[in-house]
Amino acid sequence: MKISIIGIGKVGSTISFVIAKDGLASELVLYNRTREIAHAEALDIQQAVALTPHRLLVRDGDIEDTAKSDIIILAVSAPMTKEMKSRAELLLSNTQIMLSLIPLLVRHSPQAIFINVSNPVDALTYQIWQIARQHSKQIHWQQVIGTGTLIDSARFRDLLASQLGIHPADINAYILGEHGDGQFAALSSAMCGGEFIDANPLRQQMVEDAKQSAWTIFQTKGYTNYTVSLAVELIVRSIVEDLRSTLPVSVSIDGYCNVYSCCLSVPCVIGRQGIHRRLETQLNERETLAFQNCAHVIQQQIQFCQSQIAHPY
Ligand SMILES: NC(=O)c1ccc[n+]([C@@H]2O[C@H](COP(=O)([O-])OP(=O)(O)OC[C@H]3O[C@@H](n4cnc5c(N)ncnc54)[C@H](O)[C@@H]3O)[C@@H](O)[C@H]2O)c1
Repeated sequence: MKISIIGIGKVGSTISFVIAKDGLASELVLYNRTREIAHAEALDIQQAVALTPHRLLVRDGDIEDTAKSDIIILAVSAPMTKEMKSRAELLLSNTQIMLSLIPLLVRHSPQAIFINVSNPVDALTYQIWQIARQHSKQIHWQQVIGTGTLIDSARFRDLLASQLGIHPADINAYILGEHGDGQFAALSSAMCGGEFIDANPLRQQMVEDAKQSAWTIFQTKGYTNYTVSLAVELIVRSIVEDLRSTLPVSVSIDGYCNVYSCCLSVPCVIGRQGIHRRLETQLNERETLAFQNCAHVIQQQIQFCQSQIAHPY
């Protein structure tokens, strides 16, 4: 299993370490604009692997060195400063970066599954999918996955778990829609051990607290890296081991809740081919409206971006 990680900053380096520590690849290629950084991280991680039971090659490389990757993880980004009020402020610059990288990456690895971490995840995952399909007839929407609300769902389940006194893994509750302000909990279908979890005001507040926690971490540390890295690890493991785990991730939406032409998070079955199925969660009227509002926001971001960039895909 060859995995390439594009963008070796705070997030890309942590993802690289987690994948190497868990032995999920036989070869890990680290690509960064500043090659010395990728080289130093690769060396540090390769030496750490000596303390694990795994055998893998970790190296820095150029785009050509990513050729025939099975999985490509995108954590490449313009810098996000503490003054920024929204992830959407990265959209124009990160679309420009993807326009320069995706055609080359797709040409070298048309079979790869692309996992996008970079923000704003939903609009950017859609752009990546559009750029990729322009450059390869072989690529399918099932190969382009954004981490989406997997990380938000983990934060929400963590809060629910401490209130219910039940392990987060046993709680079946999803945050869906946008990895941003419009995200919502699909509480009408949330369950634990066959019991419904009521949508009382305390739980609605937990959705807000989970959303806010990302900003609290960001405002203090200047970045978030651990939860997102383990979220990526879950997706990668499900692909590598063909687990068919059901995870809420951002994918191309084609008709669910009457939404088209954008990427948003819905629960998806993930295996060796990427997305095997998008599951159609039964939403109530309020949740359906929230999902449609998320779509509206993302579509506006995409349209704005396409109007600003001279040569979109
Ligand atoms: N999806 C999520 O839940 C989630 C969580 C945390 C962070 N993020 C996003 O992940 C991205 C990375 O975050 P970070 O904290 O690691 O940022 P960072 O600034 O530390 O890292 C970005 C890296 O990309 C590199 N880079 C920039 N342009 C490049 C190019 N053209 N070619 C190659 N490399 C290039 C930079 O040199 C840098 O090393 C950001 O967009 C951030 O908002 C997403």
